[in-house]
Amino acid sequence: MLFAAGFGTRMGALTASRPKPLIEVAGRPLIDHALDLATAHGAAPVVANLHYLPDQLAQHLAGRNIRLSLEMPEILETGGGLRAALPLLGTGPVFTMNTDAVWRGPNPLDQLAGLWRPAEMDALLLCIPRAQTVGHSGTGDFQIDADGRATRGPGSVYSGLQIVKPDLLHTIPERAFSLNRLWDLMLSEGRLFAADYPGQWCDVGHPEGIALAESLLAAPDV
Ligand SMILES: Nc1ccn([C@@H]2O[C@H](COP(=O)(O)OP(=O)(O)OP(=O)(O)O)[C@@H](O)[C@H]2O)c(=O)n1
Ligand SMILES: C[C@](O)(CO)[C@H](O)COP(=O)(O)O
Repeated sequence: MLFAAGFGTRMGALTASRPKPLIEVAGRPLIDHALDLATAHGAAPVVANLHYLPDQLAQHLAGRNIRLSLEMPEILETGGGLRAALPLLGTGPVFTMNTDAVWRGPNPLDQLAGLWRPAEMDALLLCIPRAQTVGHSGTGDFQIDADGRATRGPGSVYSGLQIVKPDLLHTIPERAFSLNRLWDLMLSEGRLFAADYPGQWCDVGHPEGIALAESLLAAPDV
């Protein structure tokens, strides 16, 4: 599930007439960077939710093997958007991925799949140790204990990529809600897990992130 519906307000003028997933980094739209990772992992089917300037995204994605979940007339936030897309995704755990980041290192979906333990986990969030983030000023979102259980607090930064079981979505009464609502239910049961990514990650949610992401991608291997 590629999240692509947001207004991208932090991008300012850059998203006045273009949705954030179509902003280019190193000559390619952000959504293509995300799609490359999903395709390389073999994730299928791929679904993208659309709300802000949906026609531009639909045109860009035409001919690709992607199903579109049109969030109209209301935008649903990430949790509501995932639930609305479930008929297109099928049953079982889902990768969800924000489309405003660039990665350097091993395929992050491969990393998550290798660590996924469905008997214990309702969700497994990929996080970035703060020293490995680029263009991100937060103090971190989750602490990760020795078993991999996550608790909220300063620590690693949520990357926008997870594996999640969709079952608990059906217990939330609102139509529009954040994934944070779902995670809080999992946290209360000790079934929210997280893992640190071994590479680097650049947040491209704001204009400065574009040049930073291009530098990250262009940096020589050490
Ligand atoms: N109602 C929403 C909000 C966000 N997203 C998606 O979730 C990811 C993270 O969104 P975020 O940066 O929090 O919000 P944006 O609307 O994209 O940006 P901004 O915060 O600058 O408004 C993005 O891939 C965005 O398209 C979404 O699908 N639906
Ligand atoms: C939690 C989240 O998916 C992290 O990327 C995102 O910030 C939630 O956005 P929402 O607009 O609160 O659904």
